[in-house]
Amino acid sequence: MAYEKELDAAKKAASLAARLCQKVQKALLQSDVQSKSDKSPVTVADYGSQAVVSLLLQRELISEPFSLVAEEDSADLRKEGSQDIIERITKLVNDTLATEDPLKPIDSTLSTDDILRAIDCGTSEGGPNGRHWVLDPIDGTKGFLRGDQYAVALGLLEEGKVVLGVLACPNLPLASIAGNDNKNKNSSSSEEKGCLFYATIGSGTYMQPLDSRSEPVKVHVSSVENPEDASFFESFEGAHSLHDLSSSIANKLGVKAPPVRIDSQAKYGALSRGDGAIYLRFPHKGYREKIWDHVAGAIVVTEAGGIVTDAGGKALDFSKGKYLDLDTGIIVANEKIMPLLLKAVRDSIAEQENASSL
Ligand SMILES: Nc1ncnc2c1ncn2[C@@H]1O[C@H](COP(=O)(O)OS(=O)(=O)O)[C@@H](OP(=O)(O)O)[C@H]1O
Ligand SMILES: [Mg+2]
Ligand SMILES: [Mg+2]
Ligand SMILES: [Mg+2]
Repeated sequence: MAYEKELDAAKKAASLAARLCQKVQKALLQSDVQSKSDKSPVTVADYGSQAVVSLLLQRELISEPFSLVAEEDSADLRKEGSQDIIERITKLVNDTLATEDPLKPIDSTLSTDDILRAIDCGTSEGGPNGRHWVLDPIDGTKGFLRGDQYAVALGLLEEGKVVLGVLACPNLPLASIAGNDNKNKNSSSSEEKGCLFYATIGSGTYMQPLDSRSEPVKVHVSSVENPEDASFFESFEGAHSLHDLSSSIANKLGVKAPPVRIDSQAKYGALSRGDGAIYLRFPHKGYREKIWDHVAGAIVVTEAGGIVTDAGGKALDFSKGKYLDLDTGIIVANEKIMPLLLKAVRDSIAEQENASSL
């Protein structure tokens, strides 16, 4: 299978990073949370997760040139007064790496400088040439802080195209979370949580329990054809997506079920196994989408048979650097529903524009 070595490394890195996040989420202290310059939250777990993935990938793929486009950097951690937090991150990362193979500690203990350097390996700009890993160390930090959904999202771009994606979703139940448009899947009890989704180009999408208790299963997006029977996902946070617009689109489609609002790319994971059939994301005007919020999710859904486009039906272009070159929104559905969805999106946006020009 193509990208086998890379997939093994990515699964290991995302699972280990998820372990670090789970540990922090269990014992989250207010002092672990900081505010970034754009006012969004960041925690010791975001930094720790980024360091773990960066270190693991470099160690597992030692013979390859390494380029990582990731959300966090160490600028705030290098400011005065951050020593405590850096030390806490360093301990978290060392403890997490030591659990990977307790009999074979990977390196000698890493210093605070090693950790800052590992975080800063993620400052690549991406682009259309060569290979770039793309990482959101915690996607859905607000969900993480609420004790809700979040994901460690890791993808690989090759010549500007997504070729691999892994989504570790520690709080996502193994059983369906929504109307279950595909009445299939696993018989796990609803209390069991922690899913690892992964896909490589041309090979389909698989899901397995995050703790590898059982074998991976191949997953497929919902096969629902009538939007009336579909349910749709959107951001939990109203500040991240226009809930009024998605409600108008859902009405036009005749969707009966209420929206399923969950944080992070866990939405893409849930869609890939048919928990719902549609994802609608319409950021407020002026927001620029980052590639790390969609790379892993996009391949997980497309390899499961779904379609991911901007609101005008154009494929997402991940080759432009850190940002996605779009300002209309992102929509996901299966092949049957997509044409109807595109029309409903067009009509709803036109209505909204007419209303605001009156
Ligand atoms: N204003 C605004 N508009 C749109 N999107 C934003 C905005 N602010 C942040 N973000 C990004 O949203 C990421 C969280 O994913 P979701 O929006 O899907 O989840 S949520 O339900 O809204 O929490 C979140 O990812 P993380 O920062 O990794 O948590 C952000 O990249
Ligand atoms: Mg963030
Ligand atoms: Mg994110
Ligand atoms: Mg993040």
